[in-house]
Amino acid sequence: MRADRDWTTEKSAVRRRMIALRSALSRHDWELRSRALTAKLLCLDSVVRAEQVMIYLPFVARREVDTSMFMSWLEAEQKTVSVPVVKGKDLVASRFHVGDRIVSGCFGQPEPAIVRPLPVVADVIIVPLVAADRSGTRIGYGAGCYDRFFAALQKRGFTPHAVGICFSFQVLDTLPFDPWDRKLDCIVTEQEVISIQ
Ligand SMILES: Nc1nc2c(c(=O)[nH]1)N(C=O)[C@@H](CNc1ccc(C(=O)N[C@@H](CCC(=O)O)C(=O)O)cc1)CN2
Ligand SMILES: Nc1ncnc2c1ncn2[C@@H]1O[C@H](COP(=O)(O)OP(=O)(O)OP(=O)(O)O)[C@@H](O)[C@H]1O
Repeated sequence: MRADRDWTTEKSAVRRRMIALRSALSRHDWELRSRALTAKLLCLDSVVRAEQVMIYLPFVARREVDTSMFMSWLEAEQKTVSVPVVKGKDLVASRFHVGDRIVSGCFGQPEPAIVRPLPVVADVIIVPLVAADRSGTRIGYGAGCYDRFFAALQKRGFTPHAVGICFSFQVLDTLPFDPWDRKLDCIVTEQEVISIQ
């Protein structure tokens, strides 16, 4: 799709609608869906093979997919786990262990209290999202953090597998695509795994 000025407005409208829908999930529904999604996520070939995985700490009030069960599994599998920390306009991958103290970051996002940047970047990055489409286009909260992060990694020669996780109602038919958007390689929901070639 072509970039178009109206798309900024369309992106914001989709963002608002999806955040509202997701935030309205009951705690019970959120837990059930997150559990079903986790079961699919830990069977992915790329995840099973990965030595390092970057994952996010969820905004629970916004009902982002709960990643805590997945993190425990990663630790049990002795994989190296990192989480994003916002530094200025950029993201840093910080080593994380289940139980580490968590504080609120600049946008209110959960972040580890102690930042331990990882020199080597993950083989797999589990990406939070507000909406996605079946071609792998993704919309986040609009700060461009992940797009910039992937662009910076690519410059350094890293092309980690980007796995978007979200609930099934967040997968839409087509989303506007901007030139800086990094397509996801795969999307996992509580209902299906969508591989993008
Ligand atoms: N759990 C989680 N952690 C994450 C992200 C995420 O999407 N989810 N990020 C993904 O990049 C990064 C944080 N980036 C974020 C960017 C904007 C907003 C946000 O809430 N923005 C406001 C509006 C903008 C503003 O206040 O300036 C909003 O949506 O209400 C949150 C996180 C890194 N950590
Ligand atoms: N590689 C990049 N280099 C410089 N600026 C970028 C890059 N990627 C995105 N941006 C900037 O970030 C802003 C937000 O982008 P976009 O609306 O696609 O965010 P998003 O994908 O919803 O957010 P996020 O990636 O944080 O979840 C855009 O105005 C864009 O100019």
